[in-house]
Amino acid sequence: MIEVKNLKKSFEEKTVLEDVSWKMEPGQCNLIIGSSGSGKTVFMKCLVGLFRPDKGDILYDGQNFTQMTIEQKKEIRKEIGMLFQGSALFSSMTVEDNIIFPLKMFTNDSHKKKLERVNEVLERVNLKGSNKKFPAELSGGMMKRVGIARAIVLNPKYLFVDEPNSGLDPQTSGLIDKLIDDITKEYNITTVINTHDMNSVMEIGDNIIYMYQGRKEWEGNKKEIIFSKNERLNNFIFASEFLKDAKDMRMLEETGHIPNNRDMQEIINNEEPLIPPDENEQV
Ligand SMILES: Nc1ncnc2c1ncn2[C@@H]1O[C@H](COP(=O)(O)OP(=O)(O)OP(=O)(O)O)[C@@H](O)[C@H]1O
Repeated sequence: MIEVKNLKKSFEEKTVLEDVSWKMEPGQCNLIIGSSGSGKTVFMKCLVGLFRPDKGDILYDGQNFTQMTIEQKKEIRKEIGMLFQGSALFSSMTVEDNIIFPLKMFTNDSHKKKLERVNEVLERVNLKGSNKKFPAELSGGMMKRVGIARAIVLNPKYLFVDEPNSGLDPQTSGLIDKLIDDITKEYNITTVINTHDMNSVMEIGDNIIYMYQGRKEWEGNKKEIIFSKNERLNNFIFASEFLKDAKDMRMLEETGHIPNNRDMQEIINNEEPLIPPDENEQV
């Protein structure tokens, strides 16, 4: 578990995080959402030690990260897997060399043992046999999966993922989300994901915070978000008519009725026709 208490971070005069507290549970996908500039990245960077907070505590399974020495922080970092935007693979290295890299940095295992581990994680992300391929030979989804394999090769207790679906089509995004969710549950990892993808929110949001101007505005899970009465959150997440309809459909599924009395027939009647009418056609 990672627990954050009253976190504050400023850059000179500008406060970008104010009084943020949150518990991120193991075996769960903990999602950070919010509009551009709301502080999601700065928050994540504070968690992994790339920024030093001005105030507040960050506890990794009860150990206070903010008060640790550099040596102690290094020990925690060994237990952290990271997957950043664009997968950040070394383009001049094969898939195998990319994944073996953290093992070389942090373990003294024999080469044979390291290779066995590489093959294990490659199999877990359904890329068995891709060892000798270079990143340029892979699709965006495959690159993400190599990035996931590398992030979990050291058996992390904590996994940080920044925008896992950027640049991917919706179907591939769904597969990547499912893979991250499965791995999180299988290995009981505390996974923290920074995302703009509303599908991810609805599918894998076990624990979600909505950031607004550097503060935690709302907290809940993928079911609770549908019933939230927080106006800022609703304006953010259900910005389009399509998403409002999707929300109402989900409410109907969950409760059998829609509290705001919107008529489902009205939603269906207002749907755009799949095939636009032919201009010359006589109606
Ligand atoms: N190194 C820095 N120095 C000064 N200001 C910074 C720095 N990093 C971020 N900021 C500011 O902190 C605020 C929050 O930025 P942050 O990158 O966390 O937003 P975000 O929610 O991740 O946005 P996006 O969704 O676009 O990635 C912004 O106003 C940004 O300009």
